[in-house]
Amino acid sequence: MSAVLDLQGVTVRRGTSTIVDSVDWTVSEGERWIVLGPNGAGKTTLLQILAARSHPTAGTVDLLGERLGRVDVFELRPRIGFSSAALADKIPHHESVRDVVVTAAYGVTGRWREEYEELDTEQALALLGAFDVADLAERRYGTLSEGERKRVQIARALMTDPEVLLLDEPAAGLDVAGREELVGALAELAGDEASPVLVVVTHHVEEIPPGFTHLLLLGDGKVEAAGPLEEVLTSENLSRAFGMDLLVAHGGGRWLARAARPAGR
Ligand SMILES: Nc1ncnc2c1ncn2[C@@H]1O[C@H](COP(=O)(O)OP(=O)(O)OP(=O)(O)O)[C@@H](O)[C@H]1O
Repeated sequence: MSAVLDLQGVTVRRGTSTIVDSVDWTVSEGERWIVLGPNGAGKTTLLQILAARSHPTAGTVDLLGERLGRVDVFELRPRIGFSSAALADKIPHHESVRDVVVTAAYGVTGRWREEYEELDTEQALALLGAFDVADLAERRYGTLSEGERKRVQIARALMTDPEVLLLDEPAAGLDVAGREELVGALAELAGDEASPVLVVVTHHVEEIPPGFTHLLLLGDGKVEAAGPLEEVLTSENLSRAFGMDLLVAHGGGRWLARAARPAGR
């Protein structure tokens, strides 16, 4: 299997702080990765690099066979679907849901825009359908619930038919029903061989969808453990990454974590 993403010795310093520290990480074709770690572990910083939106202070980053720093990032970015809270904040609330998804294609359709517009619209509607929000296509984005917005954001990230899909905390702010719907949608995406390589950042093991194959566990900017999900997601590893004694349970394709010694007992 060829490397789709390859990071060697990746370090990010901001001022006097090292926020990502000597990260080595390879993601191959067909893999579905979770990036898990506590607040401030460096997850978002790392994802910004994978999205070709930020450069490391040191180390090498190969994205889809291109070396970051030597490639035109504007050519690379359409090949990488990306969704994050910061990007979502830029979506105008008055825009129709259909246009929120369609406009993601503009960077790649360019001069043949008119001819492509119809195809783009069909593609956007198909993606909205895949995430069960096709009936919202004519609604203004600002009128959607948080759960609906998250699914529209993922549809938008898939609009360029990317080779990699990066999602930064896609379930943040959702209630339990919204989370479960999203986890179900991501499980379907993970199970589809035609899907791009997936990398999903989360704080919560409960948000890991069935079908995900690998885990990068980050703690304080460093890789605590990385590899096949079932080998890496152990009570011992999670406790080390989060600095607390935690117990991990696994069943029915889902994961749970709780304190080994609940407070007050
Ligand atoms: N531009 C910056 N200057 C200084 N420190 C920064 C900068 N950007 C991020 N940091 C710090 O780097 C650390 C890692 O931040 P990052 O957002 O990558 O972590 P995270 O794992 O995504 O956290 P969270 O789970 O809370 O979103 C944090 O301590 C943050 O305050």
